[in-house]
Amino acid sequence: MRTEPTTYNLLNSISLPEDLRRLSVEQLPEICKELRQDIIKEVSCNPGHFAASLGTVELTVALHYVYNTPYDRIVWDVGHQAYGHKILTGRREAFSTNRKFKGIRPFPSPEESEYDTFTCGHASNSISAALGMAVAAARKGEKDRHVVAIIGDGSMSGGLAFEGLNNASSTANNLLIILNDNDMAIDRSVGGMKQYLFNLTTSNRYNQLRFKTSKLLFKMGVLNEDRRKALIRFANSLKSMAAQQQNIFEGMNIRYFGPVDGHDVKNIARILRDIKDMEGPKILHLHTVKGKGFEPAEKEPGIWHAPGKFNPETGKRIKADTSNLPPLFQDVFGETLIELAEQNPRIIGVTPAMPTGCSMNKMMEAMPGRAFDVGIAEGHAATFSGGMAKEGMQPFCNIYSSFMQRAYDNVIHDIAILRLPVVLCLDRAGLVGEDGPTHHGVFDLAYFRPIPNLTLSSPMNEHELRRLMYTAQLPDKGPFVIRYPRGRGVLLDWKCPLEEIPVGKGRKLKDGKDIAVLTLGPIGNIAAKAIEQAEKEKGISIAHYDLRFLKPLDEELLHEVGRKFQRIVTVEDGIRKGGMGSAVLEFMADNGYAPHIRRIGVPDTFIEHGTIQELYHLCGMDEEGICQSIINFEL
Ligand SMILES: Cc1ncc(C[n+]2csc(CCOP(=O)(O)OP(=O)(O)O)c2C)c(N)n1
Ligand SMILES: CC(=O)[C@@H](O)[C@H](O)COP(=O)(O)O
Ligand SMILES: [Mg+2]
Repeated sequence: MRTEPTTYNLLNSISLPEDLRRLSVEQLPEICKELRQDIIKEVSCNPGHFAASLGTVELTVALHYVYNTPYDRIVWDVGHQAYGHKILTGRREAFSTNRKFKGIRPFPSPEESEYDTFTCGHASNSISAALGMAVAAARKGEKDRHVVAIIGDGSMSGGLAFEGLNNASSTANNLLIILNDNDMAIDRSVGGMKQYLFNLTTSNRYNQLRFKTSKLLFKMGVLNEDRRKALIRFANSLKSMAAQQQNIFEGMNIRYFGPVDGHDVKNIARILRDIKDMEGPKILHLHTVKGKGFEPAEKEPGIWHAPGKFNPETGKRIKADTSNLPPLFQDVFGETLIELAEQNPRIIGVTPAMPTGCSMNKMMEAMPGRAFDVGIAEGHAATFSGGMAKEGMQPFCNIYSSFMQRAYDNVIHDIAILRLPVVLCLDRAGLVGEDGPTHHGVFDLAYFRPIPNLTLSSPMNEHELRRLMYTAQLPDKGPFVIRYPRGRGVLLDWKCPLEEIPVGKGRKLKDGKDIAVLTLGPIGNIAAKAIEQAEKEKGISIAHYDLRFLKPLDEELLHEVGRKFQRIVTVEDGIRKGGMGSAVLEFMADNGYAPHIRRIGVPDTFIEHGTIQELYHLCGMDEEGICQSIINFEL
């Protein structure tokens, strides 16, 4: 693979956008080249999101060149494409700490930089947030303040983006929306909007062809100046009628520009200058290539969305040997779903834009037509599943825990009330690591626990996951939530017979006399080691129960614990407030037991980013922390 030499003649002279603005337009391509090289070099050894930022290099440079940032507001959608923005806004030095514990944050964050204007991480919020800012600026009389939202084609498939567009079209504002269209989400973009954007490109080619033809006729003398003007007037009137009919944005009163080559930095800068002060809402449609400038990433943008470490010279990814490790929970889900679907023809798979992330791609490949990627549309994924369940299907809808927050009402209104048998698999439940507070799946236990009709479960290992999935699709189980974390399980031999688990039944893993430890989910494996350690260190005897279900609770098990123990420790990979520990507290109080209860879990604060190990340590949820809590639990 050919790579560019890494010299930073211009980039070294830029610490803030005002330095960039002192360059000539002619120098912009060079700065883009250096910026791109810098991103490649840094991300190769300090992994993170990669291909998306390569695709926005020219746009980023043009934006900071033309706009008076940070006074002008740039709102990134998701923020995984904003590494160039970080480097140009005073964080080049710190960029080597990107995503690391105590280092700079994974996504733009106003708490980190005044150039970061809003919370980033979850898709499709940029238009709404930017519109809010534009309206606020107008209310405050800040006529010279510009607001720009940058949203990808994948994020544009989200319902929230449509809500923002709808409001932007009917509210007085000068917002500029930049649509960064690379025909990719993490996997391929899906849906009608993708097709529509493609059609816009085709119609643009047609327009250009028409323009070129008229120029040619003119040259050939077929058209004189008067005829040409009349033809243009006629074509324009047709164009504006057609634009209104054909262009959804124009039809909504949002002026549409494009599509434009998103890698021609000088042209983007020129267009931005031209449209900057135009009144009313505008959309600029850019075509970009995800992974631009790094051949392997251009070829396989899905894999290079977040590729891990790689060699920047050869383009080879540096992968650890995982052959002797337990499987990823997501893969156990993916494989088991196919097994179940082979036996149960009613099973349908649904994922909102995370087929590779949650391994639904396995079923999509093995059973085309029986598993759907519905786009970045968590609310729709839930309601769509509800609709199918209502008609006798058995959907398995897999949504990352933190993204499920988007679908809260859909689960209540469109699944739980009718007790529809949708299996909601929450991948990435618990602390997820380097993606930080927006992505930690720590609220699900607390937010789903109050909802009637839901069964809430979490497997301690791969066998339990398989059995819970089997159980959930048996008749009359109603809506059934199964949460499991990012990463690997604990069993090398993860295949096991698919057997029913009685709903609401936990397990006593170990008897004990002095303290009872109650766990939910895979964190129970860490607790088991901590128990062993604490018994050794303190010479006490500790019982361990795996609750398996948070709802319904295993009342028999809890009565036993209430009767036998004065000291109870609960351990969960989720927010302490309202979660499993809270449920145990309530149960004990409601049933006349008065044990002392120590709850281990995520405290009442947003947990930063870092490795999962670092964050577990921070929250006292690692082996050492759990062991200390047990040892220091005096009456
Ligand atoms: C609500 C939500 N759902 C899913 C995701 C996971 N996610 C992150 S980036 C991404 C793809 C975004 O595609 P696009 O906006 O086109 O950006 P690109 O990566 O192509 O630049 C997805 C699905 C998310 N961040 N937020
Ligand atoms: C930006 C974003 O939301 C995703 O790319 C997310 O980082 C994926 O997380 P996983 O790596 O856990 O699939
Ligand atoms: Mg995209």
